[in-house]
Amino acid sequence: MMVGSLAQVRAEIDKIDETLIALIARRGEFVKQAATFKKTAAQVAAPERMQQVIDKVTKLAADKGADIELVENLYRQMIADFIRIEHLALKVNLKD
Ligand SMILES: C=C(O[C@@H]1C=C(C(=O)O)C=C[C@H]1O)C(=O)O
Repeated sequence: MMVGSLAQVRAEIDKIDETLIALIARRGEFVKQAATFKKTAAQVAAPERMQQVIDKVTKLAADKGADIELVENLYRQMIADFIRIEHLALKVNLKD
């Protein structure tokens, strides 16, 4: 989609941001539910699942023409924060 001005570009970016934030919130609700099925810090971090997600989203990025490095960095940061949020959701001190 081509737009005719910087203001229009920014209006489109603002719409996309609204969608992205809504999806991040929705993803977060499921991540918090994941925590209810876990008992240990190792289960919360689940590094093998994290790697599966990274592999999946970097492939999707390649297929869809998104910047692969951007997507990988974004997901690594997002998952690190979701792990923090899962620990908060559990509200208990977990052991390895
Ligand atoms: C949501 C989970 O917990 C953590 C968060 C993940 C995510 O945000 O995709 C993936 C693995 C775990 O690090 C899970 O185990 O599925």
